[in-house]
Amino acid sequence: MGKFRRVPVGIVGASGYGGVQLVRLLMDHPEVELVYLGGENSIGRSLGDLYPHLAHTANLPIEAVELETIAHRCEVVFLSLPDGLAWQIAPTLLEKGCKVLDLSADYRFSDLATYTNWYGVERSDRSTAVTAVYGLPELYRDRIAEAQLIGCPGCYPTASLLALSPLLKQGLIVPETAIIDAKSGTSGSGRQAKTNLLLAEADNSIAAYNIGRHRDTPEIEQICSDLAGHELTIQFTPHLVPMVRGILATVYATMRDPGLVRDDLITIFSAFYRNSPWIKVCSSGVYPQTKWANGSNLCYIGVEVDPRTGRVIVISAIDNLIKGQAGQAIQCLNLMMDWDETLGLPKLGFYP
Ligand SMILES: NC(=O)C1=CN([C@@H]2O[C@H](COP(=O)(O)OP(=O)(O)OC[C@H]3O[C@@H](n4cnc5c(N)ncnc54)[C@H](OP(=O)(O)O)[C@@H]3O)[C@@H](O)[C@H]2O)C=CC1
Ligand SMILES: CC(=O)N[C@@H](CCC(=O)OP(=O)(O)O)C(=O)O
Repeated sequence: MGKFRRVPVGIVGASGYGGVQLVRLLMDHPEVELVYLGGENSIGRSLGDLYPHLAHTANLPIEAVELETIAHRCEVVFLSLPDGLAWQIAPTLLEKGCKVLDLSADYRFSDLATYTNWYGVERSDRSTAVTAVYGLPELYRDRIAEAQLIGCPGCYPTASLLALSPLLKQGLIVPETAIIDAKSGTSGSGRQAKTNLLLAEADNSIAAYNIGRHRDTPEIEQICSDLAGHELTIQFTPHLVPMVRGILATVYATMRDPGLVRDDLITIFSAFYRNSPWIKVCSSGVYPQTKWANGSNLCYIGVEVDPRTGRVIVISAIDNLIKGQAGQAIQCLNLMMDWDETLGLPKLGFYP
């Protein structure tokens, strides 16, 4: 009888929101075993100490980030760290034979000058960065399957790009007219204490922020330019809304052919995503809500046309911590390991 072996996996940044989603999801994944959790301020504490609801089931200790130890124990390493740290760690882990999935922005850019402009960090890992693949499986499935290093997309870029991609790829819109209006729950900002995330500040209020200068803008523009075949600038406005999880992105663009109707576009979107198990294109006249996606790896997409303005309006809803972060990273791992793309991932959340 063959001996079943689970793939040993580690998480650096396990104490944060991304890390704890990964723990939760990987514990249920049939092909992997969690063997290392790393952090900084939480070194020496157990996961159950940081998250008491996990104490009975995943009570591993948080250890120091010792690359030799990590590579010795793990075949796969998830990096769930603030921007600017992964590039100092990933090259060594890769050299030592690990597959690396980075949840930060460090490996999302094909041009490091763009990263340096927006994130203010000079890099010395160019030879590693060029090997990274952007981890949006619905667009780059084949490349992800061959990669050793994945730059997992941001949560806003995931929701925005899944709404825009069919329109750009099929040449259905005037690309320069695209506007993304996106709303996020507060968990998008991570577990660090911040004044604007206090209940008294964030509750009963909605506000836009970083208009015209949010750091996810160049990431969205990079992929949109790739799809359109020429350099694009995109208007992107994020909002903080008083909920814990979820992103709703509403995308507007002028159609090249004003004669297209809603059902034409739904047919096109459904065809574009026909082999994408995590995308659900809504029926005619149905617009998604974040509550539908919360707790699952699904992205729901609704499509509408306004014949008065000649614009298409696409609404996408995801869980920022699952399809927008940890779930998508595991979806990429499934592809890298030649496992089913849906393996170990939550197919439905709880409702309401
Ligand atoms: N939250 C979201 O919705 C999304 C976040 N992302 C990205 O994912 C990454 C993680 O985000 P999130 O989980 O929200 O962040 P959190 O702030 O919740 O967690 C950050 C983690 O990084 C660890 N860390 C910080 N500095 C170091 C260091 N020097 N060495 C080792 N560990 C360190 C912290 O460990 P300790 O507590 O031990 O110091 C903590 O575990 C970020 O790059 C973010 O932009 C991407 C998509 C969505
Ligand atoms: C609500 C909130 O603060 N959201 C975060 C989301 C961005 C994020 O997590 O960055 P990536 O998605 O690029 O990784 C922010 O705007 O900074």
